Amino acid sequence: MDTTNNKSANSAGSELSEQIKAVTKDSHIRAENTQLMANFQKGEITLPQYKLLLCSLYEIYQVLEEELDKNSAHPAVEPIYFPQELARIESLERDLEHFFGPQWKQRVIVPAATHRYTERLREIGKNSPNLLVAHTYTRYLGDLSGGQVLGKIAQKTLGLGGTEGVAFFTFPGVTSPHRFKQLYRSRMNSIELTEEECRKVLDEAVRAFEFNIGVFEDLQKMLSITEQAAGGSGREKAPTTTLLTAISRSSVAQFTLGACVALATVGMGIYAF
Ligand code: HEM
Repeated sequence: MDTTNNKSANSAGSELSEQIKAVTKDSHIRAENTQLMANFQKGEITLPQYKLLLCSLYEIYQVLEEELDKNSAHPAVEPIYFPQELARIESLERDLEHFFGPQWKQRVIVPAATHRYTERLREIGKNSPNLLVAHTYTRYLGDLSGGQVLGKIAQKTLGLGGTEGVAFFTFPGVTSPHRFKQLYRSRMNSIELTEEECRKVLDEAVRAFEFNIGVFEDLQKMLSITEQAAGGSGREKAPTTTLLTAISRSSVAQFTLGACVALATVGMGIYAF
């Protein structure tokens, strides 16, 4: 009997939550070890770095959560749709307003990798909502895991009080991250997928990690460039902020401009070297 088209909540023998963790294990190690994340863990993240990271997270969650809302009744989304508990967009808006003031929207700048990530989210939201779970898993379960540690490090390193500037890491609707993750995994496991669909979700999860790694690497490049241009270590807030602000406009134009400035400067840097 051909079972390839049979939908099952347990298609390949082991459950989706176990398979997804196994296939992304190496990618997780790579993500943790990107320079940006490694610095973060060591308490070496600077305020300009942290603000830039929040900008990219804002763009990513804006699209992710829009696509989840649009597809909330889809059978592969409905079981893992937890806007009350998980939605990050309002907390990111609060954090950005805290750092950039009321005009924060004009200050959001992101590298090309963030733009590629959100394009993929839009595409799967439109054409393959089955794959959204790969992205929600990667981001939200990460935020409820290592993200909890990173929030505390950010508070300490940047001297932030209460939830000011770290609302992103705070989940008021989740009493116990550990128990919530268990619930989330069981909901993931209840999604009915054919073997083929399950395989695509697993591939997409690896891709989701790759997108995140790409964002961290691009942010690091942008920061290195601005630090070099400022002629300092990156801990001097003013010149770095000035240059980033200079390439800050709104939306698509700013992505392109930001990417061009970054690439042109990388090119010049390599040439000079
Ligand atoms: C500084 C960087 C990071 C640290 C220290 C870290 C640490 C951890 C730890 C300790 C866990 C296990 C928690 C548990 O078993 O309950 C975990 C799980 C997880 N992390 Fe990370 N992480 C980091 C970065 C990332 C990044 C960048 C992503 C993705 C964008 C990510 C996604 C995940 C996911 C999806 C899980 C859940 C795994 C599962 O239980 O299936 N992590 N992380």
